Amino acid sequence: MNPITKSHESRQRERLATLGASLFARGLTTGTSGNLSVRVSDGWLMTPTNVSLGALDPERLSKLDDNGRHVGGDRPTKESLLHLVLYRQRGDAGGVVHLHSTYAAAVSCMDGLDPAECVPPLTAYFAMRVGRLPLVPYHRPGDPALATAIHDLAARHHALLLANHGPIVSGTTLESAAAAIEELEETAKLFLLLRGIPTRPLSDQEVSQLDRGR
Ligand SMILES: O=C(CO)COP(=O)(O)O
Ligand SMILES: [Zn+2]
Repeated sequence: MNPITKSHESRQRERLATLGASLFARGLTTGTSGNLSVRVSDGWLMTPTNVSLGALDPERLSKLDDNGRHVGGDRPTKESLLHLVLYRQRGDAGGVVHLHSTYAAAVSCMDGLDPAECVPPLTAYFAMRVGRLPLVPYHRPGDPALATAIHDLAARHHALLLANHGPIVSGTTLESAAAAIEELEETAKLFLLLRGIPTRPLSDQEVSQLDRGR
């Protein structure tokens, strides 16, 4: 590997570990739940399976090549296929974050949600960073069928809510994926706080006037 590629990859390793620690410290992930990945020049770095995002060792992150084969580090997250589908369906994706964050996970367990838009656009930042949030039918964690289930949706949405599980979000960078999933978590919290209270989500016209992705 040439030195420029190497130093780029080292930085990505640090960014992934730093983000994991920050998410863990703020209670957005607990135990060994959740996983992160970032694009590098010759593949992807992913969090290993069954590790705390709060204690990632940059040197032990899983490396996958451009074909999605595990070529270095510890065994990758059991959701690696899910991450790969998001990258393949969204050409500009540079990072993916999956969490079991409490409020989004709570919403993912609710009955009677609209599967096309399971959290309404309550605030401008939700509409800007997350957009329309579809609900993906329940599959067990790591089920390869989950990757098939999100295939078509992932072409149209960078944020998805997995039923009885949690959110997964891609972004052009790891940090933009994190900003979007944090906004999703906060809006899931508002959605639950506002249950039973007459609420006015943003209108289609108000949403259309927003600068998406900013
Ligand atoms: O969130 C998880 C499964 O959905 C965590 O699994 P991994 O430890 O394999 O990343
Ligand atoms: Zn999970």
